[in-house]
Amino acid sequence: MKIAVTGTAGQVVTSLIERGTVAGHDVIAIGRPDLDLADPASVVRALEAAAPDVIVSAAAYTAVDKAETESDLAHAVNGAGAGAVARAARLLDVPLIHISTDYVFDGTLERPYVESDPTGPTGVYGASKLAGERAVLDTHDNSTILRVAWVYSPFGGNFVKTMLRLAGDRDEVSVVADQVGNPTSALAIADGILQVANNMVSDGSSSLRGVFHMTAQGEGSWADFAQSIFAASAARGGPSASVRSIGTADYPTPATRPANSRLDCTLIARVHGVRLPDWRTSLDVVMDRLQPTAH
Ligand SMILES: NC(=O)C1=CN([C@@H]2O[C@H](COP(=O)(O)OP(=O)(O)OC[C@H]3O[C@@H](n4cnc5c(N)ncnc54)[C@H](O)[C@@H]3O)[C@@H](O)[C@H]2O)C=CC1
Repeated sequence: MKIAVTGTAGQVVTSLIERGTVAGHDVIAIGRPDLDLADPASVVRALEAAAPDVIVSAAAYTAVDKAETESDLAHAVNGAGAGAVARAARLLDVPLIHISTDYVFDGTLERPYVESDPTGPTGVYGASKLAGERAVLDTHDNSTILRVAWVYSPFGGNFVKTMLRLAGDRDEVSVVADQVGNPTSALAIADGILQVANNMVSDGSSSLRGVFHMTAQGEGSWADFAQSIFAASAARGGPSASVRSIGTADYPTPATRPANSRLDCTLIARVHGVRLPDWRTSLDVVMDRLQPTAH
C-alpha cells in the first residue's frame, strides 16, 4: 500500500514511517516546504503529486500553550489545513485517516468519553482541532478521524523525555495529579493507523468511517505516568526522581487542560478490531528504545 503522510518529523509521522515500512508499505512523508498546512494550495499539489492509495493526516500545530497567542496560525494549520488535506483525498478518491485529540472535550465528564459525547474545547488548540474534524467530515465521506491522547514516543519532544531530563538534574519532580488520561505510544498509534488503513482500502462500508477514539488501554494521571517512567528508568539503570503530586492550580499554564481526558475505545475495537496495548506495556517498549544500553 502506498501511504502518504503529512509531516516529516513528528512523533506519529516518524512512527508511521517506521511501522509502515516494517509492514511492507511504501510510506511517503511530505512536509514543509513542499506541503505547508498553512498554504492550502501546496497541500493539494503535493498530495496529488504523490498519488497514494491512502492519506494519513498526522501533521498539526501542536503547541498547546503557544496556540493561545497564535490563534490564527493554529486555526489555519489545524482547521483550514486539515480541510485542504481532505480536499486532496477527495480529488484523488482515496481514504483519509485524520488524527485528532482528546482536547476537543472539556474534561468535565466523570467517565471516559465516547465518540458521541458533546465536544467543548477549553483552549485554542482544541478548538482548532475540532474545526479540522468538521472540515474533514464536511469535505470527504471516505474519512476516518482517530482521536488520540497523551502521545509519547522515542521521537521528538514529549512527556517521557522531559521527565527523564528533569530526573537527570533533580531528586524530586512536581507533577500534576488531578488530570487523568490514557498515555499512548505513537508506535502503537502507527500500528492502529495501519490496521484502519487496511480496513478502509479493502472495505468501503460507512461503518468504518467517521470518528473513533484510539488510545492505549489503562489510565493514569500525569503523576502516575511520571512514576512509571522513573520506575522503568531506574530498572534500566537510568535517572530517577521521586514524584511530588500537585494540583492543576499549582501549575498554571496559558491553556486550560481537561481534567478528564480518558477516551472510551470500545467502538474502534468492535468496528475496526483495533485494541492498542496497555500503556505500561508500550512504555516499556519506548524505554527500551530510549535507554537501550542501561539494562
Ligand atoms: N502530542 C500529543 O500529545 C497529542 C497529539 N495529537 C495529535 O496527533 C497528531 C500527531 O501529533 P505529534 O506527532 O505528537 O506532533 P508533533 O508535534 O511531534 O509533530 C507535528 C508535525 O507537524 C508538522 N507541522 C507543523 N506545522 C505544519 C505545517 N504548517 N505544515 C506542515 N507540517 C506541519 C511538524 O513539522 C511536525 O512534523 C497531531 O494531529 C496532534 O494534533 C493528539 C493528542 C495528543
